[in-house]
Amino acid sequence: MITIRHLTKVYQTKSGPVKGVEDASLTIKKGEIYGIVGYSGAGKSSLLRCINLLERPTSGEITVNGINLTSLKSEKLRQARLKIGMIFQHFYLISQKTVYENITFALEAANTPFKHIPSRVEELLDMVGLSDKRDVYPSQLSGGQKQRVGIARALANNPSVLLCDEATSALDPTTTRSILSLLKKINEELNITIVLITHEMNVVKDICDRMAIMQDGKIIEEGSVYDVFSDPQTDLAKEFISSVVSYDVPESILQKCTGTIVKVMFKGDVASEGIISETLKTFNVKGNFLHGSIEYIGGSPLGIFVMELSGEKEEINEAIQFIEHRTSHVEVVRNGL
Ligand SMILES: Nc1ncnc2c1ncn2[C@@H]1O[C@H](COP(=O)(O)OP(=O)(O)OP(=O)(O)O)[C@@H](O)[C@H]1O
Repeated sequence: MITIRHLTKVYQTKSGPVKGVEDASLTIKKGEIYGIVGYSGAGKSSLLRCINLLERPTSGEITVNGINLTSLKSEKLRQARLKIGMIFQHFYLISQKTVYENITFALEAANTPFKHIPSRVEELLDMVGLSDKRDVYPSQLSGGQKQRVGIARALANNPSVLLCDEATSALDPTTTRSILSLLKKINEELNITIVLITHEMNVVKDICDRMAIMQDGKIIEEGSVYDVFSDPQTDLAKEFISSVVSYDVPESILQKCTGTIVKVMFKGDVASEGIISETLKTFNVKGNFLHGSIEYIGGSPLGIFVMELSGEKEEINEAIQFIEHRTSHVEVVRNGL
């Protein structure tokens, strides 16, 4: 478990102090994949780098697996850091060393007995699917393969936490998916807690359990990925989510309609078609589907349908209440003309 309490990071620069993180508090549970999103400069990297004290917080406390890292010095801090692996957007492999040697380097740095190194490297290469590349140099690898080496190196010393700093931002969509699957596999098979920062909501949607949104150094929204996606509280969360889940009805569609326009959200395994057809049978209203989408977030469906309801006002209101009762989320986008 990772606990961040009232973390503030201020950089001292020639032109004065710059705030990277301001009073951030978070609890990340053991074994979960936690995503931190925000625009450039929001403070994501600063926060992530404070978790392993790559950046020392100006104030606040970081506890990883019960150890207060902020209170540790030199050797004890070094030992604790070995249990926190990290991967980066630009991989940071040593170009003069082969894949095998890059991974060996991490084991040597942790004073692993020499006799244990070859078998451990082979095990790591197998885990990341690069056994056939053991003797090649980083320049001979694709971006995705380089990140696999980065992952193997980060896992070398059996960490309990893996920090991912924009780990897929330099990769194409297909390679991104394969790296995300590998991270998910590592999380599930090795029970490693993963904290990742990204500006891509699809990454969060595909593999994270919970998430935080940062703005101006502060955490402005936090919760399960499903809850944030289905019920965003802040304008920024709505903006990020709109890149994945469409909440808006195109104006061109609205202009053609004269009935009452409603947006219905179906969360989880609610039988959306059943509810709509039951509504249309029960009330004397006509329903016209304008727009619909179902996204799977963390494996659970989130459906959004926009409908035009036509008929007597009273009947429409009752139909809306009927749907509201069964879905708990109906929004009247526009009343009938
Ligand atoms: N080493 C540093 N020295 C001075 N200021 C810094 C340093 N690192 C970050 N900052 C500042 O702290 C703020 C937060 O930056 P940070 O890199 O943490 O944000 P971010 O959300 O990770 O952005 P990006 O996605 O662009 O990396 C910014 O104003 C940035 O300029």
